[in-house]
Amino acid sequence: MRVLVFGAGSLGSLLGGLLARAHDVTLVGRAPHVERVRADGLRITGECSVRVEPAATTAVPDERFDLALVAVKAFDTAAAAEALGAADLDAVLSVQNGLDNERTLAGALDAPVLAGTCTYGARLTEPGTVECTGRGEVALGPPDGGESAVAESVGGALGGADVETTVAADMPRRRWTKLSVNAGINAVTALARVENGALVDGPAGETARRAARETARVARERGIDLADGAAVEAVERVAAATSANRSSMLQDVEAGTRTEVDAINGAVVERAERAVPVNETLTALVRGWERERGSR
Ligand SMILES: NC(=O)c1ccc[n+]([C@@H]2O[C@H](COP(=O)([O-])OP(=O)(O)OC[C@H]3O[C@@H](n4cnc5c(N)ncnc54)[C@H](O)[C@@H]3O)[C@@H](O)[C@H]2O)c1
Ligand SMILES: CC(C)(CO)[C@@H](O)C(=O)[O-]
Repeated sequence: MRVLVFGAGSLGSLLGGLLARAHDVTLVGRAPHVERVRADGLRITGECSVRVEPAATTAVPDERFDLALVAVKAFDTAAAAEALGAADLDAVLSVQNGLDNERTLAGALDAPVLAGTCTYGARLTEPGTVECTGRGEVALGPPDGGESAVAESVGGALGGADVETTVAADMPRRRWTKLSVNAGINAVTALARVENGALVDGPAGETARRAARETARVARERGIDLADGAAVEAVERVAAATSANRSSMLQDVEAGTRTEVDAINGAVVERAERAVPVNETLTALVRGWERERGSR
């Protein structure tokens, strides 16, 4: 299978590197990472240790690919969709956090777009090297649910490269469950400057649970069967399982870079039929920080 990975940063390099064990992979990213991969190959360290030699470039090749895997931050998805128009794609899979990525990609590209949730942890430690900070799984399927031959084919390709993969017919529920987790964990840990584990039994945990409950309520308003208890259980389970992690949003805040709050808590606020005060507050506070930092 010919795979194009658009957004060869942390997660894109990890998944692209794992896929390169079994497929013809081209990473699209930025210098100096791309230059190092071209010169010395890509090293994966941590929970998965391997060295591979995928192709790497800074621009989408005008070629045909069986799959484009999209792994840019949510705020770069529109630009990614435009850039991917240069290639001839049979399928697109987003493994990003946030709720709007698939719709943005589908609006710009003719290929079928699959939704994906990813619980692998990845961190680019230096150009040419990505650390797998935690094994997880990729769940993928049609964004609106159901089964599809494309999902089965893409799932088979990922599984064939020993990427833990689930082809799922319930991606709407999975996406909203992941959104509940991110709405609960990311902004709270970023603003409190704490690792995920601080939410397990610390005072900030109740804010995380409230944000998750609000998210589940909005999901139900939109016909998704997601109970408050299930959303809270997911936040608590993930916070415990990733207790030593600094969430991606905390890492963004510590780096002084733009966060994905618009696609996470902002997406909940945008879709809510009734007030979601915790998500509204978290969104406003993170946006306020971004504005003062000049990162939005
Ligand atoms: N890192 C993880 O452990 C992890 C886990 C689950 C989900 N995610 C999600 O995956 C997505 C990516 O996260 P990440 O941590 O890999 O972010 P990242 O910033 O490390 O990687 C994104 C990469 O895309 C590149 N990029 C953006 N626009 C580009 C363009 N036009 N051309 C070329 N390169 C471009 C950036 O330079 C960057 O290197 C996010 O939505 C994140 O929430 C990440
Ligand atoms: C699950 C998660 C919150 C763990 O840190 C991750 O999606 C993140 O950091 O964005």
